[in-house]
Amino acid sequence: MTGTTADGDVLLRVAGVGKTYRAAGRSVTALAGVELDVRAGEFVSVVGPSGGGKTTLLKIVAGLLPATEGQVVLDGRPVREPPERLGVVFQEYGRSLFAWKTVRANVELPLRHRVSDRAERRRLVAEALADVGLADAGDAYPWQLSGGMQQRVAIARALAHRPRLLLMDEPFSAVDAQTRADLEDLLATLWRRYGITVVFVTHDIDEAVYLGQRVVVLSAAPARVTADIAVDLPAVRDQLTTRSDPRFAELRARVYGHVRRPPAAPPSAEPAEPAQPAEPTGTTAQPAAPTGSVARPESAESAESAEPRHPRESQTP
Ligand SMILES: Nc1ncnc2c1ncn2[C@@H]1O[C@H](COP(=O)(O)OP(=O)(O)OP(=O)(O)O)[C@@H](O)[C@H]1O
Repeated sequence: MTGTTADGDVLLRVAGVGKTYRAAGRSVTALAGVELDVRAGEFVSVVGPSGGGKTTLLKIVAGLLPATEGQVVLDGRPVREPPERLGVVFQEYGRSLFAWKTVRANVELPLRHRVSDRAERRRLVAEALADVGLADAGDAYPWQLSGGMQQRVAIARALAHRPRLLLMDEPFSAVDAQTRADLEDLLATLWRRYGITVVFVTHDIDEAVYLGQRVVVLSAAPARVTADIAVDLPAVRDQLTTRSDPRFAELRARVYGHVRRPPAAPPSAEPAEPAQPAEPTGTTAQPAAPTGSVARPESAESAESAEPRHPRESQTP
């Protein structure tokens, strides 16, 4: 069952999720009251300062880590373990692929307990490898491939069982710029082709805007959502045209302005100023605050959400 709101079908609901790590008499609160709804078929980018809790959030959504408060609901069911129709791609492709298994065997692995028919499994693997441009690489071993090709294998593996939700944690941050651009475009194509829902964590604000339909900004730890910005760029994007669109520059400046905000006063303090776009001096999310700071509940959030979602779509041609 999929929950329905005025905004459409909500596939993923993150409701008041908090996480405190406790070990050896020390505790670290990574997340505090994270609220996030993702509609079926959406592509949502998540940015925030380093150490802010993005990976923690993805692990909780993936059912790999329990929340200490709140809950995650996927397709109407509370997530308590890795859900069936979930794909995950992490940054460290080198560690996520088995070096002693062929590319084909790596992609087939998660299908083994899902698809009993061997011929069907083979078909799905071949299709997934073709989708990522590696139709001829099935017999190779991961260590024989470039970093970008290995990450394509990881994407093929995550998509082979046709997940409803794909979680990606800085998947392209370890490859060179040209490979990264190619992988971004590959992902955008596959997202459109298969109508998957994607939650994409990145440090790179340009990448977040280029790929996302929304960019969600998390504060420094303990993280909460401080802005949710609709990306009203044309649906089909390309590296040159989109990145030179003045609207792209405005959006990245706006996201950057939220990421670099200093830690806020506690919620009982004066209401915060409405979001002001800041001049970008770089496009990588850097630590904005010492950990342990209290994030502002944010008038920025309401300021952003008050804007029309897709202004261009409502314009008369
Ligand atoms: N297993 C753990 N035990 C204790 N503390 C942890 C653990 N994992 C993460 N943390 C802490 O939780 C906070 C959030 O970490 P997390 O890795 O989720 O942030 P992040 O935003 O993904 O960071 P980065 O952008 O650098 O990858 C950090 O202070 C981190 O040190």
